[in-house]
Amino acid sequence: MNGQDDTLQPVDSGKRYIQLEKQYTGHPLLAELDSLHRQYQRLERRLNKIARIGDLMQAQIMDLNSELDKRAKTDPLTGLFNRGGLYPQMFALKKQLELNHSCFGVLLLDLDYFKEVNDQFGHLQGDHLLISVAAILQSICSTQGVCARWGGEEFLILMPDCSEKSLHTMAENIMQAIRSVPLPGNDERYLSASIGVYFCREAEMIDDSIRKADLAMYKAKAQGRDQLVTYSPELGETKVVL
Ligand SMILES: Nc1nc2c(ncn2[C@@H]2O[C@H](COP(=O)(O)OP(=O)(O)OP(=O)(O)O)[C@@H](O)[C@H]2O)c(=O)[nH]1
Repeated sequence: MNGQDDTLQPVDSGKRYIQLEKQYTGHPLLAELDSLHRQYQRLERRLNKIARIGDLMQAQIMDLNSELDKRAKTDPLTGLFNRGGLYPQMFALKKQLELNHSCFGVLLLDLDYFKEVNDQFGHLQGDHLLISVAAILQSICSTQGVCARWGGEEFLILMPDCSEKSLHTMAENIMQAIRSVPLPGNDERYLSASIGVYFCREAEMIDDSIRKADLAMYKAKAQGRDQLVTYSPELGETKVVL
């Protein structure tokens, strides 16, 4: 011992170890120190390995979580949002509307006589038609709005920051596109939909707006289907009978 501060540092520094080894050559504790040093290095390697595995597992858990989250919010058949996925979008939209006092539109679309389509052509063909409708909605609306599968053969489109005119044009485009989807078979029959349109000018609960679009959609069904109806206050007072 030479009176310097010989406190042994954690032996993770090879340089420090070599320095101590030189200083204490021949010391009886050196062999023990050497063996401890090797053990320490082994433990350090194992620890690093465990840390790497831990990082990997954490990344996998995060991937799984985001996959689960996506699945919980997405309709597996069409890839559109399901109701669970739509609610956060509605919440964000509501905030945006409150801030900007902007208008927004709601379209509620229900395919016509879809039970007959299923009965006649089978559920699998019905599924293909639902996928085609979802693709139409995505291509027409998704850059400006949010599309969701609201129920079995029912779809909801929310359009923030749109004009009444552009909402109607969009609804018309959707109607036309759906009318061009052929039903299976060779008899030139096509799909059709009834669409309820509601344009919201002032702050309102989005749930209320959807209810109004729903009333308009039922009116479209009652009037013969394959058409769009715009919500008017009288619709709230009359009972629509299908
Ligand atoms: N293929 C398929 N069919 C579905 C799915 N979800 C709901 N449906 C069907 O959609 C049909 C809806 O039938 P209804 O509610 O009677 O309505 P509709 O026959 O379209 O009649 P209207 O709406 O009055 O024009 C039912 O036969 C459901 O089984 C689905 O994921 N795939």
